Amino acid sequence: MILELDNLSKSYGGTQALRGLTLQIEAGSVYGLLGPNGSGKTTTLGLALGVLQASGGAVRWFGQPLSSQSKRRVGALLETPNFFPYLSARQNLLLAADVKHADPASVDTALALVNLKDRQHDAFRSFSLGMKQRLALASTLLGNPEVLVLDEPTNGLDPQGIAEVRELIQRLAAEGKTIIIASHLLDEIEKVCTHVAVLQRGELRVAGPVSSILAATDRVAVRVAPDVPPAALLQALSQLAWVSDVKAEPAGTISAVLAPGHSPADLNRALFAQGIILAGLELRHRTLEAQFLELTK
Ligand SMILES: Nc1ncnc2c1ncn2[C@@H]1O[C@H](COP(=O)(O)OP(=O)(O)OP(=O)(O)O)[C@@H](O)[C@H]1O
Repeated sequence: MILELDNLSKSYGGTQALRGLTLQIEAGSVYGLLGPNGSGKTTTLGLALGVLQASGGAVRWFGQPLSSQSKRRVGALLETPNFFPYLSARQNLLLAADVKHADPASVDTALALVNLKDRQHDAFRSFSLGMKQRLALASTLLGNPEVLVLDEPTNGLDPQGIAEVRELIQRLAAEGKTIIIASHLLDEIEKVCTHVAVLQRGELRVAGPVSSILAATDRVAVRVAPDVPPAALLQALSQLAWVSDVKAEPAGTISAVLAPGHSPADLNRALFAQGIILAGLELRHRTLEAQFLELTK
């Protein structure tokens, strides 16, 4: 277990920002903290990293309370670092390594990982926003930490910059790093994360593998040929115990939810066995966005 949050709470004066959050993050996962503005994501990361003092609960990194030893195993990007505009990328990272007491040799590894080796001698001020953010990510990689904690890593970037940073996160995850990302971008969480915890007003709404959270709400839409009455299809669907929430839609289409463990192919087979031949079958992958809006409405 990389990180355990146990009944973690935080109040700022009268504002209760986090209410009893319990979460476990396993090695090798890319864990997304997802929630609307003010839901407590940054507070959670601040508490986990010991930047903020909890009002209650416990934080354990690698099974132990946070210590200077465990801090060295975690690279964090909570706010944009202040790089010197006239110094090169390399010089900036060497300074950052010095401040962190990280091995200066890790500067080369970090530059290579974020694909900035070719531009390492250029001044920071000449960088695009995407490159600046990649350099910020490089600074979290100094000392080769096994865990990265990133707060809104693509904030303020254009689509090109977002793609660069996203691709980098995927590459780092493939290298075996555990990555914890706070984001309000559903699309980002869905694309890069293996796990997600949804926060709302400081409370955990749901947590688990992205695939299972999404799969639970996929719908299957089926359509019969014009010469088959839709009522026959409705009747056949109602006889299948693993099919629920059957809804008639326009143009003779009927959609339903399949119980876990049942695939669209199972549905096709079961309907065929009842003499119903489908003219169309479509799996509607429910986006995390739809799921999120439903959870937090
Ligand atoms: N230093 C502070 N003083 C007082 N209230 C605070 C402070 N920091 C955060 N809060 C409040 O705590 C709650 C959670 O804030 P937090 O920044 O953790 O949320 P967030 O999910 O990260 O939001 P955002 O996406 O806007 O950064 C909000 O109601 C916020 O106003």
